Amino acid sequence: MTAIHVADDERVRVALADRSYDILIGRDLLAEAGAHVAALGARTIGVVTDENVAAIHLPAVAASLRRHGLTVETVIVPAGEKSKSFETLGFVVDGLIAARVERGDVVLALGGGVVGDLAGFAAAILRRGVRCVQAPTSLLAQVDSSVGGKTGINSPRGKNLIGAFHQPSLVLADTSALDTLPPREFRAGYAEVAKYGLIDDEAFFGWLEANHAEVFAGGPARTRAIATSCRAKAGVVARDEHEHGDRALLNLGHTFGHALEAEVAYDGTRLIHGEGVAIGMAMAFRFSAALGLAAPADARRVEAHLAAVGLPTSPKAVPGPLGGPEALFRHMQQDKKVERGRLTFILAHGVGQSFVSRDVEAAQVMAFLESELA
Ligand SMILES: NC(=O)c1ccc[n+]([C@@H]2O[C@H](COP(=O)([O-])OP(=O)(O)OC[C@H]3O[C@@H](n4cnc5c(N)ncnc54)[C@H](O)[C@@H]3O)[C@@H](O)[C@H]2O)c1
Ligand SMILES: O=C(O)C(=O)C[C@@H](O)[C@H](O)[C@H](O)COP(=O)(O)O
Ligand SMILES: [Zn+2]
Repeated sequence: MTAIHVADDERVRVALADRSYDILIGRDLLAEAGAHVAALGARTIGVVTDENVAAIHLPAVAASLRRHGLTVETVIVPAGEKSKSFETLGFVVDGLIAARVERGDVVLALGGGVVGDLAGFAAAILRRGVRCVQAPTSLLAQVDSSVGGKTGINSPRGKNLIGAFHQPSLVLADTSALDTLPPREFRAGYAEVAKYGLIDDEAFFGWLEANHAEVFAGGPARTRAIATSCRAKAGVVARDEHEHGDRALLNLGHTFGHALEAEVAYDGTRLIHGEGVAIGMAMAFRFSAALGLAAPADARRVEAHLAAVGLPTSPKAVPGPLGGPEALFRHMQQDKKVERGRLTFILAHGVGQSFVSRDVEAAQVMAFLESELA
């Protein structure tokens, strides 16, 4: 039997009774994926990936799986947010069925959050559910999307409106894969890292303010940021898997951010998810300040840190024409946190003091959006 070696590193447990799983974080995990996946007892592995990741990382993963006696079938989709569509979902599911991926087999999502959400959803519905291993290759996917079981695709009317909760059986976060990630994508993923500090961990946010250059450079600070993020998310998901309460905090910045992504029709050249989240988090803090809930200095602190790493903080930073406040408000009304027609916001009393609010009036939202877009 092959010994399973975890490089430097970190193991975070997501505690969900009989659906508990590990997140392994470390260098070179993709090259030893076969050992980890073989331990799950599948025969065929349906690897779903995108064109960019396939060109760089698929050969090593496929070779490792084959070395451990596994049959490898691959489905490759175009890179980018537009692949979170019914059309691409159909292509993926059909590819997995054609490859005879059975109920006892495993779908391996190799890529960023787009592949993770798409392949995870395909696994949730294929033969009424097969297991999924997430092998996240972007920073965003390593700190957020590969963990917690939210899977799905977009509707032209809004982000992630079609999907299912389907927890992975294992997450393999190979930090060396980030060496090939384009800088814009690394920066965008960093927005979700900062999010965990802003939600409820001011000390982590302060650490990021002091150490962001090391996180961007790689090495132990990067691994620490990823592990801290995964621990934070694992804790929330274990408490509230299906988002009846606390899990909504992970949506900090997303009510505004998702509206912007829908407004640009998921055009990844104008705006990518993490950038939308950065703008949305800055907006959430400015909105909190405008409502008298947070000090304006806290909003300025958030903006200053996001700007320091090169992230946008205003909707006016999105290139090209944007619809007005009414258009953004219409998108926000499709948010999954809407209850009885009322918007839910994640607001903050300060850095690390976020909370869920259902007390905001539509008129206050419209006035704020007008000021943001003026
Ligand atoms: N399910 C969740 O809980 C959750 C959480 C956060 C975000 N998301 C979703 O995740 C998506 C965003 O994910 P993302 O930012 O990873 O985008 P992405 O999947 O589009 O990946 C970003 C880009 O980087 C490329 N790439 C990925 N890894 C690479 C690597 N190692 N080397 C070179 N290129 C690489 C991809 O091909 C793509 O072009 C959005 O759809 C968002 O809604 C989901
Ligand atoms: O895991 C969660 O819960 C999150 O909200 C994490 C977010 O970063 C992520 O973008 C998620 O996909 C958004 O969820 P949604 O329910 O608003 O679509
Ligand atoms: Zn997100």
